[in-house]
Amino acid sequence: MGALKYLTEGYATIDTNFLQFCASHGIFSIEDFLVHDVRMLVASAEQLSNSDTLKQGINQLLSIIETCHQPWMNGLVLLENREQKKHCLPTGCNSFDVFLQGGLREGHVTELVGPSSSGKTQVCFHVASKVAMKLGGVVYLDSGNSFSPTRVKQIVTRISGSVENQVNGNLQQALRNIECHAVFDIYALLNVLRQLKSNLEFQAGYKVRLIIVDSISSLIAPILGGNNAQGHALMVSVGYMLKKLADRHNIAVVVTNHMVSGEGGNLKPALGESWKNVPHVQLQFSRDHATNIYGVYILKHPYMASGGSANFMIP
Ligand SMILES: Nc1ncnc2c1ncn2[C@@H]1O[C@H](COP(=O)(O)OP(=O)(O)OP(=O)(O)O)[C@@H](O)[C@H]1O
Repeated sequence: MGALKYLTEGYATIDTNFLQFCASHGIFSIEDFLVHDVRMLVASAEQLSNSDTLKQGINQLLSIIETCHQPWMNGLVLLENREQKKHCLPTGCNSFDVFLQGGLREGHVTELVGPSSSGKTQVCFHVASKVAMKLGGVVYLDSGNSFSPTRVKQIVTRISGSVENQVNGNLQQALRNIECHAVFDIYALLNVLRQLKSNLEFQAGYKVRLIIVDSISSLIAPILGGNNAQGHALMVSVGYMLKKLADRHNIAVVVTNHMVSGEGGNLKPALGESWKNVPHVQLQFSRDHATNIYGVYILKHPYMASGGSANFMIP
């Protein structure tokens, strides 16, 4: 955190008068503010004619600090949080859901990583269809024109059974609930995520259960490489925004990451070590082309062992 003067542009209540008031108490930065007794500051502001605006400035600073520094939570709170808030969204691929103890967890960023044709997009379609049909809003961020309403129709029709009215109702509900955006570069992605954040915070009744970014690696990989510090910073911003949306709004976020050739020709995730901190869960997909059986292997999970694996079918 830095000098208070840098906050004047973004916050109307942190103006020259407020800076002068702070300076009269030896407060020039957030750090100075933090070591002062807030009650004493408020009492001192109350002696002045512009006490109301000064107190608003103090409240504004407190809320900025709170936003930047989430309170620490003990294990009990975290467990309660996990059990009460973070439900699983089923994908509809049964063995996959059983393996993941219910499906994709709300509040988590889950990364599906795998070579081409390993089932990443198909799993995205399944979970999007299932959630949009029964549970609520889905935001599908499509970087490669892969979103297919026809495929969603197939999946919804299959799940809905044979009663025609029910099929039509479910289909309309599912397609209405899926908001699809084409995003062809990282800047478009950041814009959509900012807009989404603002809608979730300020638009009454706007709720999203699932965000899918297919594929995130095709947006980020081109801006990395060499000493491209700006590319790295953009990647970190995207990761931070996705995690924040997931956590604040209890949304399941799914991103896909393709694979590239690494040392000795072995395949490795296209987004490497520095991206690895972003997803809570990293699942590697494979596919046996002869039998059409898909494989899932845990690369990273907060409470399941890495290396665990299962086979599943995509219906
Ligand atoms: N409508 C469909 N019904 C059944 N299977 C399909 C359908 N469309 C595609 N598939 C199969 O799903 C396989 C997996 O494709 P998918 O698009 O999920 O791969 P991916 O891992 O996302 O690959 P990429 O990284 O190239 O996007 C395809 O090879 C295809 O055989």
